[in-house]
Amino acid sequence: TIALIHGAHRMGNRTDADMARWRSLRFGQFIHWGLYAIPGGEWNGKTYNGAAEWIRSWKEMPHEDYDKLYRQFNPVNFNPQQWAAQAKSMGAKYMIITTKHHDGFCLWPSKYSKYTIASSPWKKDLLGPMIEAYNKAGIDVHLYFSIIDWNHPDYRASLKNAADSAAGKRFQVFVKNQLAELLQRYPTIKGFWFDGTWDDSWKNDGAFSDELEQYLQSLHPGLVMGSRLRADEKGARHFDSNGRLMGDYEQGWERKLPATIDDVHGNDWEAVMTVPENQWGYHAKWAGHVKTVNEILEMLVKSVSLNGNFVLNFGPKADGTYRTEEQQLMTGIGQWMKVNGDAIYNGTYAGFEKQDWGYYIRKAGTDSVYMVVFNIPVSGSLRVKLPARTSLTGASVLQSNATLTPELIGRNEYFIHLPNKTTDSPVVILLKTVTGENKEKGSFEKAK
Ligand SMILES: Cc1ccc([C@@H]2N[C@@H](C)[C@@H](O)[C@H]2O)cc1
Repeated sequence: TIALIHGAHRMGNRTDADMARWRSLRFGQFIHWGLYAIPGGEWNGKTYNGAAEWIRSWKEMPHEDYDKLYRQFNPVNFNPQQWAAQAKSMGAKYMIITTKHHDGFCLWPSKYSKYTIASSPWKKDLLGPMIEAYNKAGIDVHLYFSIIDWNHPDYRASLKNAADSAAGKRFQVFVKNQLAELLQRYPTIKGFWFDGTWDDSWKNDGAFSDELEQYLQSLHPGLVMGSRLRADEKGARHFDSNGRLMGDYEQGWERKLPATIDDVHGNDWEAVMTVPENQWGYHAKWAGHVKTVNEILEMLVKSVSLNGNFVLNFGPKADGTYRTEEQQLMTGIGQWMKVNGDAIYNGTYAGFEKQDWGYYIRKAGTDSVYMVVFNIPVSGSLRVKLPARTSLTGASVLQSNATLTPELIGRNEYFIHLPNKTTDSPVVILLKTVTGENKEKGSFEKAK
């Protein structure tokens, strides 16, 4: 291995209570909200085909026009209690809010910048009421913070000369001040979700990102921060130059999921997902495929089955309301989660051989294994192949509690026959198992 000072400081996952809590929550809500919701992907009668929150980089959007938008930001229909209630009914257990996206506009009245909500017609802090409402609803809040800041005069993508280096140093002080300010103002938040850390100016100062992470942990012990913040002293990101994960969980799964358990290398990880193909901030015209409730449920279930968290993104409008499609998704997902959330919360990788009908999820630290069925075979029989020394002592349909009688078809192998071959939403079966050397034979092994 390479001698590193600013590489990973820990082998393996965090085992403390704050990280165990993050791991148990499994399902989060991302919210991208800011000035970009005002144009909503359109400007001067033209439609921007990129991600709405990147419209400032579009050639049809003059920077000075974008930078004046704050004078119109006035979310008169903002209702954080309603946002929190909808998130709760969807079954989200944590929320990540954009405090400041790449454009540099702050949703809180930062004392380190003029480019904040305090300069808008709304004037008032947006983060405080959100955090209070979500915490009251029993939902943890994490803060998205972009290091890239297109508004700040000292931001440099790369440091080419002494003047750049001086500006870069001033910018690092600004970043440190804003993050400390956010922790001081919002002590109940549970973590930072960093973004915009790919430019050379950041990548080439692994020492600063390492010291920053340690500084934030010292201010707020237990803070959860993903792998996107840090670089090591050789410019490696997410994984250091020895291939070890930096930060508390792998944060690279953006709009994509691991295929199998081998893709996550035993690390904690989180996937963040958009509803359309690639829109985080509000875009008036969603082009292309918009994911359905069942598609999103499959991503959530697959993530949990592979020991990860899944975060679904929402992009509220400039007035503070959600678009209809997003409201309908929250309702539809919530209906399934209300009945089947037990299979998601505290869910972990079960260690059973993957079958085509769907995914296994083990309730952390127990012998309860859920089967979440998305693809019912034409036979209606679901194959279950148990690991050696594990046997089945019970099976039931989670929603109805109806008992199932698995058919022993081989050594440690069963068919579970579903009462109905058709369903319009995923079916969850709860398996009770026992594992061990001198275990009692499983209940169904005497069936012969
Ligand atoms: C190339 C690229 C840069 C930044 C992003 C940002 N990360 C997401 C979480 C959004 O904030 C998006 O703007 C996405 C793709």
